[in-house]
Amino acid sequence: MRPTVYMNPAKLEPSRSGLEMGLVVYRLCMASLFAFYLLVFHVWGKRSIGTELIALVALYLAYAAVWIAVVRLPLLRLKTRMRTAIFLDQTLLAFALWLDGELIAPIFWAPIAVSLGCGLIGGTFYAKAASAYAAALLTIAFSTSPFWQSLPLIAAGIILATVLLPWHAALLAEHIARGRKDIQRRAAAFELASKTDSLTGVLNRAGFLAALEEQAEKCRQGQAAAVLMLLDLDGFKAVNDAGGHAGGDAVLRAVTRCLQQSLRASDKVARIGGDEFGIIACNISDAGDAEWLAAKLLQAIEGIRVEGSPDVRVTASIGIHPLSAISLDALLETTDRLMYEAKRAGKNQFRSSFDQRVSGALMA
Ligand SMILES: Nc1nc2c(ncn2[C@@H]2O[C@H](COP(=O)(O)OP(=O)(O)OP(=O)(O)O)[C@@H](O)[C@H]2O)c(=O)[nH]1
Repeated sequence: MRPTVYMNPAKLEPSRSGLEMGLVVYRLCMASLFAFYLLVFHVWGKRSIGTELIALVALYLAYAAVWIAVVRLPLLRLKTRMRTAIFLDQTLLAFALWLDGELIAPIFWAPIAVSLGCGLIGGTFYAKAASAYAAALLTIAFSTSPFWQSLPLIAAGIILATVLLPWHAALLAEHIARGRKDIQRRAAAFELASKTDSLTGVLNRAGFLAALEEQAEKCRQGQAAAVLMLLDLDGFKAVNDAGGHAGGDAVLRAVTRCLQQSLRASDKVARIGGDEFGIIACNISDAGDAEWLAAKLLQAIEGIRVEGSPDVRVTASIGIHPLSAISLDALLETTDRLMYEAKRAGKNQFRSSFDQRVSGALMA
């Protein structure tokens, strides 16, 4: 199904009720102005106005006034309101043009305005439907009215304008909407690429910092507890030297897969530097759980076997810090320091700031 395109290029989601109410008031104002025009014409123009036309204008004014309540309450569903308004507007206008072409000719553009208004409120479908309906009615009205029969080219021009202008506006609006969608899609793809590590497919540093900020905010609001882990591979330079850069890349990808498989889907994994990974482990609030998870990760990484390089062994050092009220910079700095403490203490271990406890041993 094709998406509805609104004929308002300035806004993605225009306030339909606001637009509809605006057009309802506009209809009432125009109808009142037209009634005044007839009065002026009658008094100064010394031209008699037929009772049918007076009745028709009174009917239109009543409809315009009642429609304010219909829209404000609202008494009908939008679809029904749209269809009823199109029917009443276009029928009454075409009838008026048929009844007294000479008097009504100055507002030959009113059916076009109705179609454009329908497009603004309900989308291009309604603009096209309203203009097609108006053109059909005008064709009947003009071909059966002596006044319009005497002006066949003008009548044909009015009918053409009634169809072509709203359709042209609808096509333009659809074109603009397609262009805007395309720009939004590209912007989303660009944003995703700017936050993704091309080697491993997980978040990069920028993406990780954004995710960390978001999670820290949730923690501040007491919605969730989480811990930050910074994990750096031990002696990765030697892995690179032995297996070449491509071999090193394969290890980085294997570590990423291993971390993803060891963590929950709600947790976040990122490669935030050459051989450094960031992890946000959610729903962890005590030292025991955090340290159990860190030990599990160390064990999983130790078990990694890289295809084509069976001798390669990988270990890592981890710093752990709960996401607390401290600033992100301080959080990252402290966790990084803990990770380097683990390295200095002999690698393949973690250090946690929960209670400044040091773990030098892997989970048994
Ligand atoms: N294959 C590969 N290697 C990388 C990439 N980015 C950084 N490196 C390498 O990763 C290594 C990181 O080394 P360091 O973390 O400084 O040191 P280390 O050998 O891991 O030693 P410790 O961290 O002290 O345990 C360097 O040799 C970098 O050249 C990458 O995208 N792919």
